[in-house]
Amino acid sequence: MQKLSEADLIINPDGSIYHLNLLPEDIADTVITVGDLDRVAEISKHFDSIEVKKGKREFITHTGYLGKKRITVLSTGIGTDNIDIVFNELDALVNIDFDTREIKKELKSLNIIRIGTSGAVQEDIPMGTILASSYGLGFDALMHYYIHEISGDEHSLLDSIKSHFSHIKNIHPYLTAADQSLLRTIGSGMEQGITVTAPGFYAPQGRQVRAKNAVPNFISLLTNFKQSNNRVTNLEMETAGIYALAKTLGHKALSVNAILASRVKFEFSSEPNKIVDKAIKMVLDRL
Ligand SMILES: O=P(O)(O)O[C@H]1O[C@H](CO)[C@@H](O)[C@H]1O
Ligand SMILES: O=c1cc[nH]c(=O)[nH]1
Repeated sequence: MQKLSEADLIINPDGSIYHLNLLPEDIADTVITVGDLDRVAEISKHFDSIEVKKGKREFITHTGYLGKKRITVLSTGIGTDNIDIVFNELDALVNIDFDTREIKKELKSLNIIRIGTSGAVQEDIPMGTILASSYGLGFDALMHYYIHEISGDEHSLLDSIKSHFSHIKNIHPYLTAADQSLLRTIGSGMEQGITVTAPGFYAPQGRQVRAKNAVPNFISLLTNFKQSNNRVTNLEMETAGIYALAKTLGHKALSVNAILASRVKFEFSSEPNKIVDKAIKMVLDRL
């Protein structure tokens, strides 16, 4: 088997992976990702014990036990450019032999759950809702750099989406479904829908402060998309990259969104931490 070069797979002198600063034994088979590095401790404070606390840049990791279940919680920072780093490095930690630099014969599949914040684009989804993303729809460019296979169902939904947004120049969306077993278990009873992953927080999510938006009525375009039971429910900045890269690398992923904003009612929560706590407790209870 071909050895990965020192420039392709960068291992630090202490044997840890380049950005995450983690050793293969530092991560559990269940990984919770969060954008905000302060949220890592908000989750690990529920653990019965913590065995690993490491970090570098925005990538903070705590691994510990909740009862008998070993769980890693890891911050990604904001955006799918960071998801590229985190998911390739998490996969390398479990599926590449760091001594030989070769891909292992037996590949491991991680269960990865994002707990993040988000804004809703449907009137009947109020602030405080906890929503599981049935699909991640990427308006960013990450997956245009990977060979990414999609199913017939994903194809037909993506075709309808492309035609709905066809008049917006330079948008080439990609779409991936949530892992169905995680959606059925952890996402059970939660609001569900298509999550749009934007390559920014302001104009790419239809916000206008001082710089003028090139895409008028972006939020109503999202609100009005419909294909059978599928509709766009919310906007954030990582889910599509997580779903697509997880699937490409053979991992299972679910994105759970704490809805802090209603973009159709022009509201933002005054108690965001309470909503995030609710999402954390719901996920930990179901693991
Ligand atoms: O709260 P997190 O997990 O960071 O998620 C959301 O919040 C950030 C923007 O404020 C983006 O990362 C978006 O995806
Ligand atoms: O509106 C929102 C709220 C949280 N995070 C986002 O990316 N958008």
